[in-house]
Amino acid sequence: TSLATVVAGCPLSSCLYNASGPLCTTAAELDAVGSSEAGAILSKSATLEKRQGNPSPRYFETTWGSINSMGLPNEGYRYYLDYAKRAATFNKPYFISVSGLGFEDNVAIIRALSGQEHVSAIELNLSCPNVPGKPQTGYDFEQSRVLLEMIFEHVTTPLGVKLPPYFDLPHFEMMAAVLRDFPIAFVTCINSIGNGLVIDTDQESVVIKPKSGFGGIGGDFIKPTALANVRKFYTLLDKDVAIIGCGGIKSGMDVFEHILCGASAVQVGTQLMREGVGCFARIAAELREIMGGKGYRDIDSFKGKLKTLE
Ligand SMILES: O=C(O)c1[nH]c(=O)[nH]c(=O)c1I
Repeated sequence: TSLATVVAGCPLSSCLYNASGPLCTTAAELDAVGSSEAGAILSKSATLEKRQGNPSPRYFETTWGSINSMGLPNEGYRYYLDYAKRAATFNKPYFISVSGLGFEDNVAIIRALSGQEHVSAIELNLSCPNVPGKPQTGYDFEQSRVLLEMIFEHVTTPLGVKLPPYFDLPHFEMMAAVLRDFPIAFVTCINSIGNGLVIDTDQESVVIKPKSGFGGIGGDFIKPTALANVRKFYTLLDKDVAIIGCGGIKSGMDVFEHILCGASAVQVGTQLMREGVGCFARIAAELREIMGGKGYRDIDSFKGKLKTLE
């Protein structure tokens, strides 16, 4: 069951939902996503136990996007499992993001979530860049394989992975070679670009407290990298693996670009944080307008059909 079957068949807006992270940590925030035009609800990445995360200020908005070093603040996975029955009242898929602090934690959480009613899919986060002292699993191909081997011994619920951005073509091949060996339902590309730096020139200082100001970058500047990652994994993986686009989406045209690259659905992060859950209805309407203008009746008419210059 690829995510496309989980999400497909719903109205167009179902292909647009929230990225894990912004405005999806508490039941109230998840309710707001559920009550909006978002086509699904995705939780904040969950750990075994509740976490406070890094000291504030840990999120900063710029004109072009955002920088964050949240440090995985969340209510603990049981909270998001308990929420599942409430999520079901919104008649849309409910996904739980998992980012255990170690392989054992990831396995324990996924064993507890697997097969649970009203949990439509699990998004295994291989790319949290902000837990001090913890390297991103997604940048260690062998460790990624080891973790996925452990996970797939226990999981029945559709499971996908949230990947960090890759920049070197052999790295795409190496990660695709790992992913091909597992029945993953989807791949979400990309997480924030890790460890950027934003400066306040009046104060001549960084703008977030954790990690000497280093944090994950989201927004306008990461769209070209997000599109490239969506395109690469779309071309490298079987077509029954849905690619979920994330990165730099704030308009219907941005969604159009991600779908042209091969995305079956897209997630909104930084723009959701800026605009609130009203962004889903706006962006979905803009996409419908663009599709109408181009004569496309549905997403499959142009999904993955990005042309190269012959
Ligand atoms: O700092 C965070 O909580 C965080 N921040 C990000 O930008 N991506 C992630 O996957 C996570 I788990």
